[in-house]
Amino acid sequence: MKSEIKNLPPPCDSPIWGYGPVLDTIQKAGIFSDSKTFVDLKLNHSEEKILENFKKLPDNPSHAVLLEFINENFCRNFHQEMTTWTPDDWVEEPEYLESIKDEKLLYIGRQINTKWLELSRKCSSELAKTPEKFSKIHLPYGFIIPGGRFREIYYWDSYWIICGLLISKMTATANGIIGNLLHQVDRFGHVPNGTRIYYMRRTQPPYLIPMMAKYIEKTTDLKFLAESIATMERELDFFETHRRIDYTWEGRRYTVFHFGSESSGPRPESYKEDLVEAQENFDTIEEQEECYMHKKAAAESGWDFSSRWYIDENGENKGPLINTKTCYIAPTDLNALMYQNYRFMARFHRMLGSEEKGRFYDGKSGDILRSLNELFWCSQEHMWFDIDMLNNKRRYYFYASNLFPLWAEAYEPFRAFHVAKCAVNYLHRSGALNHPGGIPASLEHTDQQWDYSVWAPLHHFIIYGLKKTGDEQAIKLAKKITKKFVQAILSNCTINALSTSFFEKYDPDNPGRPFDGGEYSVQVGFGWTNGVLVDFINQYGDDLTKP
Ligand SMILES: OC[C@H]1O[C@H](O[C@H]2O[C@H](CO)[C@@H](O)[C@H](O)[C@H]2O)[C@H](O)[C@@H](O)[C@@H]1O
Repeated sequence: MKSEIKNLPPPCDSPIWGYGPVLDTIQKAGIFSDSKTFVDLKLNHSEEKILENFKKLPDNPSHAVLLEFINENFCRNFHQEMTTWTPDDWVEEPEYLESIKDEKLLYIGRQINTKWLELSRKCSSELAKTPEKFSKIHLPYGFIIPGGRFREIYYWDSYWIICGLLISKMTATANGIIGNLLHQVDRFGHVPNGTRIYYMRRTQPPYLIPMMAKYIEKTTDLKFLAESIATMERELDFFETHRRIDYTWEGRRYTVFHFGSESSGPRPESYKEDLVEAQENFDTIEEQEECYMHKKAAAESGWDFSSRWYIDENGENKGPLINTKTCYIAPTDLNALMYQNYRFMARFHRMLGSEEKGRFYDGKSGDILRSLNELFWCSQEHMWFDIDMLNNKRRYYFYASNLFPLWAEAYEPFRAFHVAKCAVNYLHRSGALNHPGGIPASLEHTDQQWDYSVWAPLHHFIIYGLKKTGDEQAIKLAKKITKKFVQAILSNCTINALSTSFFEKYDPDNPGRPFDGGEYSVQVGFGWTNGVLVDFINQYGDDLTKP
């Protein structure tokens, strides 16, 4: 399998935020320590006027000249695009905390509840009236942002945020977030990576349908389901048209999904980083474009960046970062997620009275289950693994995502106890459980943020995946892993401190400490960590702090 670099469009159609001399010059000059700062600014004039003003600058403008240009043509006040907002359904003390006796657990539960307010946003009327002045995509309903530098909705983050909101009885807020995602599918045909136009030509793992499933489980709102079903099908069409391939393994053909991106050029929000790396390492434009494409595909996977996407000259997962070859890897988690999406769609259609459509989606889930059973599952190692489609081999490295099919229940029911035993065994023998701060994304030390780092969403699917098997040993282990993860976070919280920080990711060897690695500094907030903690407190209560 070899990817084709065709004449692709830029990451978005804006000559300021997607491509062109303004973006190129300002980002290359490194005016802002975080490249994302520039592409999040508001325009003071029309795009045409700004391009005209730029033409008037001298050749090779100095930092001072560029700063003056930015001050004249852009606005740094982020509050113009969004306003803070108090969701109507927010309550001071959510019901799920009523049974909590442990002082520290109660304290962090309350802290998180306050964080929902701090992270709540609505698009401003100015953004609605003059969308062409902002990189922010206008959304009809209020939403929750992850926090820190992430001041917009991120697609897959929203799943874990919604898990927390539904437990916090913020059902209307959850409905609004799902409504915003559906709105984007109606407008663009898919959900962009995040609600900024520079994220337009890539998406993130497709969690819209599981979000709907969570919401329906809580509310039985069949009217909302009926109104949304065609849009959810449209999202599946996007993945089937742009991310599905037929792949032959040992003479048999399989349907597989992979991550990708249909654009040329560096990521606008990390322009300098991508450009410097590509130009320093590759001579031809084609090779540089290929490098950008795999990096954008890694961003689409949500695992940006990680040795999970590295393929070196020996077909191993060794770096450096330029070995990122995401599009050539068939990921276990994406394929299991698509399986689950088809299963949910079959169920939704039956709930709405269409047996025929139910059967149609049963057929599709059956195809992916075959790929998961025969291609991704290794019967010697007793585990699922990603597939390197360039070298036609399984990637036998520990990645937390190997366990994802458990959460997606991507196995026949009669195999539940077997896969449970295999998973428990795998977690023990891999060494993944040997870290006081939690299970790392991988055991590789690359200094990328999705290697050797502890993430709440990964814990969430591992724990629920183990529990869903119904196997006693797996259920016990799930509880043990949850306790370790929550206790690590608690160990870094002081009761009655003015405010507690919840991080985007954690250090596996220093319980409760943020993980320091990757392209940007660790962020505080933090949407998915909060959502997962609420879910775990609700699930296990005071048992979480018992030794
Ligand atoms: O700016 C660099 C990258 O930042 C984002 O990725 C990380 O944060 C997201 C929000 O929490 C999260 O969804 C993702 O898994 C993280 O790796 C962004 O999504 C990337 O596209 C961007 O290049």
